Amino acid sequence: MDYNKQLENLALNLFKIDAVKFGEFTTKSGIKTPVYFDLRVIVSYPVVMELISHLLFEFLLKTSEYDYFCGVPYTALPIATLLSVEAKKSMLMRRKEAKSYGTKKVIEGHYKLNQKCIIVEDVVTSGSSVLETVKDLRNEGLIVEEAVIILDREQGGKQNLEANNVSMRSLFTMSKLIEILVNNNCITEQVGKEVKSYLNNIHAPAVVPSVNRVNIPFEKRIELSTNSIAKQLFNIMATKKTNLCLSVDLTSSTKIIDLLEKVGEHICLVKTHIDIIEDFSDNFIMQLKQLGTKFNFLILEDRKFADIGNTVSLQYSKGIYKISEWADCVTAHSLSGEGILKALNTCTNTGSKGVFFLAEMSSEGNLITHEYTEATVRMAAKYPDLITGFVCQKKETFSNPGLIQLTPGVQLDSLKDDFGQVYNTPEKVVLENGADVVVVGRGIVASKNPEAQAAIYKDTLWKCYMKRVSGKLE
Ligand SMILES: O=c1ccn([C@@H]2O[C@H](COP(=O)(O)O)[C@@H](O)[C@H]2O)c(=O)[nH]1
Repeated sequence: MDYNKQLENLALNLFKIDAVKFGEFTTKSGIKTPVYFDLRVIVSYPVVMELISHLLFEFLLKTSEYDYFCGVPYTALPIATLLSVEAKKSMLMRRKEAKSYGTKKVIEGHYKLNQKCIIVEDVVTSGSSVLETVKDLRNEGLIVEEAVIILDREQGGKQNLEANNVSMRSLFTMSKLIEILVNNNCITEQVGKEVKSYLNNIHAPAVVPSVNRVNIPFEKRIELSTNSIAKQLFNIMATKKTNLCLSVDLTSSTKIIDLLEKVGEHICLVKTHIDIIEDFSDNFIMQLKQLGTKFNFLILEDRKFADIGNTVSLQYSKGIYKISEWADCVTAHSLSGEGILKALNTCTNTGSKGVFFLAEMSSEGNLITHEYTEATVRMAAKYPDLITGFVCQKKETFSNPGLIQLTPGVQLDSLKDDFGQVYNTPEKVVLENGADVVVVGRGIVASKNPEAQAAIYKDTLWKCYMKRVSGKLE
């Protein structure tokens, strides 16, 4: 039997067993609806369950590559089970509530980091239930990019899932199901029209993108990174137990080296503005690199490249600074387009390199808009080997757990400087705003005792990070 015939067969069966009903119903959210689906009843009809899993497997899953199925609790669980048996792929089970004793697990089953899991769901309206399951799976380091669904109510769920990097395929759309039922005289044309007009008028609200990376410990995120500098940085943070980046905004190279001798043990990254140094020399770079090796930190040149690709490639590798020869990573704006990333990617005189792409800024009145930020994140996705992470202020800015959120504008007790810099506290940026690496400049550099102050920032920031990953704040 071909696909359409089998689909028709399923639609008629669903109607017969009262899994789809017409009349006047009120949904969970209090909205009146002329059609109601209750696919929970399928557990009483093994033939229908078998038909559903067969259609999902034959027509939606044959071209996919995946390691596990996970059904959205509870209605989809038996379907996921049947699919698991049919496809000979393992299944994972998500608990709605984590166990309060023993393992406290949310996801049951054996799995490995970075493997692919397909979501199975019965009906999608806004997509929020699917996204809850996606979030928990991604928190465990699984890759979740696909969902297969029995029925798409065509109320915005597909779009909401796509906005969260989950592509959704369904056996039926609501329109298709109605068409079959009208053609087979199960419902009148009038009822069909009423349902269609309802669909055209009711749209589920957008679902806020699921943020998942912030609860994953740095050591787990190493394997999720595709950029070698991000891997190194996650590793350094996890080993040294510090997520502090010191911004050495000093104009004397001797003072920078002296400071780093004192605070090197407390930092994972040093951030330079090489063009503010008045006595720049190759010897300074040599000492900087030696300190990086001695204390195990990386070097970020905050050059904020913003020109056309050709100029950026010259600025990166030529001139007196020859940044590409010593900086592990650099910052760049997306303003002038993808040429910047192409240029940085093709400069070949260095092994590992990384880019922190500026998606947001900390200064008040900056002209970056939400659309600009989103376009920046999309642009970065084309360069997975190059991008280390984003300079940004909010956890919602990106969701890829393999990338690092670098957040400047942090002080323990200041709110602003005289030139529009806006400061937040360590608690705010790490716990609320999702910062992974936190940039502190004058909070340490301009303090009376930088060494003691660096230790305080390091401890405070690390405590916040530990609270974030252990406390399940979301
Ligand atoms: O949005 C941004 C991007 C970069 N920075 C840089 O970080 C430091 C912050 O120094 P503080 O003394 O802690 O204010 C500085 O080098 C900026 O160029 C930023 O502040 N905001």
